[in-house]
Amino acid sequence: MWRRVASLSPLVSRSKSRLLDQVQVANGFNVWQVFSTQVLNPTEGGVSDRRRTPLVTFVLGGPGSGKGTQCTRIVETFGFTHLSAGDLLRKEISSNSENGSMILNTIREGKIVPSEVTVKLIQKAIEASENDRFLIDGFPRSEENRIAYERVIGAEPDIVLFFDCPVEEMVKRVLNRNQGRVDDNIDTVKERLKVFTELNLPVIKYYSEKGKLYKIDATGSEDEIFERVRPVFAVLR
Ligand SMILES: Nc1ncnc2c1ncn2[C@@H]1O[C@H](COP(=O)(O)OP(=O)(O)O)[C@@H](O)[C@H]1O
Ligand SMILES: Nc1ccn([C@H]2C[C@H](O)[C@@H](COP(=O)(O)OP(=O)(O)O)O2)c(=O)n1
Ligand SMILES: [Mg+2]
Repeated sequence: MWRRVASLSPLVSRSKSRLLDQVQVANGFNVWQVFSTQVLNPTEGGVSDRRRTPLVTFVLGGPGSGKGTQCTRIVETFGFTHLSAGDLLRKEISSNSENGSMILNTIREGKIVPSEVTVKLIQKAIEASENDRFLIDGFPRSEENRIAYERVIGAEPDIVLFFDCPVEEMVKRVLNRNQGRVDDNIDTVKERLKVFTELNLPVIKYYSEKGKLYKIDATGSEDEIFERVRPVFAVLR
């Protein structure tokens, strides 16, 4: 069975940068108060046994924490289908759908698109796939996202990965990303970090308390990080 480890390790070490101060805090809750859960010894009844319904992993972390990069590695090694909420939304923009301009404006401002839009896109993508293993990347980004998913899909995720990365490193990675994204600029990044702290950290805390969260140190090389991710999925083979 899933086992929770009692040790409550802070998500990130304290740092005193100005940017960090700007993005910290929301409603009396802040990044330092979230704790991780480690799962030891998954055996009978664990995620490896649930093969009839799709196996869903939510992949969370701030902008630039390396979610997409590590998802690619997980897909290559463990055969998941990668559904990036951001990519699905960007596809909607480029396909000139009726929601396209609303989505574009929301992303440009660093805010979160209404849950019904995003959940529908995820649902469609799951239904269109023959796979039974999904990485849902960048979702849920808020409690509203999480609740809408549970309502529409009627299930909870099996695993939640959280890529834990210092703010300075996330900012550096985003500003160097070079993919021509409208939201990869310093002003929007500040807003996205604020939104992450205020709306996404409560989701991370929720899954931590449910015993589903794997906190991954997202510093170091891509290879080093993947070696921290690998054991989470190795038990599923
Ligand atoms: N471990 C790493 N060290 C340095 N740069 C990285 C690392 N992992 C990813 N990157 C780079 O950082 C940027 C953001 O990574 P990405 O996977 O897109 O993050 P996210 O999906 O969390 O926003 C990309 O340009 C990526 O190539
Ligand atoms: N669940 C989601 C996921 C993304 N979005 C929007 C808002 C986000 O800032 C952008 C970009 O998301 P994306 O996951 O691609 O961004 P990062 O990989 O974290 O840099 O999309 C959303 O509104 N709701
Ligand atoms: Mg991404």
